[in-house]
Amino acid sequence: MSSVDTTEPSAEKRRIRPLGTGINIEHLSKVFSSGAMRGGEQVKALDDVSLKTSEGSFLSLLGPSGCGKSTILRIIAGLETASEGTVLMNSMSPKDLQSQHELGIAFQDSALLPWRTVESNIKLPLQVAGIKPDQSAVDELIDLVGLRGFEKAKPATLSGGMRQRVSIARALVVKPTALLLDEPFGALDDMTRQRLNMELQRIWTEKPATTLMVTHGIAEAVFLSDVVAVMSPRPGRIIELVEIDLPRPRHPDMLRTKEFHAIHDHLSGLLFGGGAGTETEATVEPGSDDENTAKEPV
Ligand SMILES: Nc1ncnc2c1ncn2[C@@H]1O[C@H](COP(=O)(O)OP(=O)(O)OP(=O)(O)O)[C@@H](O)[C@H]1O
Repeated sequence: MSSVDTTEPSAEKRRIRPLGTGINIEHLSKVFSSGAMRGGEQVKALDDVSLKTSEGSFLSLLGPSGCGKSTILRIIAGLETASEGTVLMNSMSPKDLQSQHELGIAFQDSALLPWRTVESNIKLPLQVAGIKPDQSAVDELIDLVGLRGFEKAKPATLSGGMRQRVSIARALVVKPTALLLDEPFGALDDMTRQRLNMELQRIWTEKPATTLMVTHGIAEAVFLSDVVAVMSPRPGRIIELVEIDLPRPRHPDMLRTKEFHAIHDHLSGLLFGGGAGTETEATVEPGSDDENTAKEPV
């Protein structure tokens, strides 16, 4: 485990591409203005966030509820605009990522089209992009996310976990070079979540898309990531970038090693106090998602 200098390029152990070739966020701020109905109130969600990773690396954003994690993701996805600063992923703007079909996105809410079958939902991004679906690639994805036999099922007949697996497959169908995951496994049971984390790691290792994942799970973030960015309470800033230098591929056994526990403890300290992130302590409410992250399995 080591902290990453956010500004100076450095050769990473596993990936030699320089910082900034993957995610490249510079001085990003976001102010939301509520409507005149509420007196034109302003909410500063992000304040001068800068963050760089190398192309093909996996970064997780961890932070208290409301610190702006999803806002960063939504700006990269082109769903929100920055108030100040710039955002690039693989040297592409949000607009270029979309127009060149380089982006895969999965949200916690699977947002499937209810009238389409599993297979048809997975194919949707290809159809929207005007790309002829490769049936064997779609079949492979269906196997990968464990939905063989449910290809013709409609979302309403699936469990929440199964719907989420469709959503992951749909994010991957364009073979994205940039992947945005917003708590993709947050609603899943622990067993499924662990299995999908293993599968995600395998897919990502085979074709390492530059990835940004928003999560409340410390263990999940450590297990999957090259770098974990810990954020302060609103307005969100980066408290620390923690490099996860555990060897790959990672196995569930690793969760019991002292190296894993050391990183987990460090991140818990940043989030819940007792470390550099003491200021976050007051914002973590008992029983909240954030408090529960320390006990959450991968
Ligand atoms: N469209 C919007 N209009 C006004 N305020 C917004 C809007 N979207 C987000 N916010 C506010 O910006 C802040 C950051 O929200 P965001 O969803 O990015 O946080 P988060 O860290 O992802 O939270 P959580 O972990 O609970 O999902 C919050 O205070 C939120 O209320």
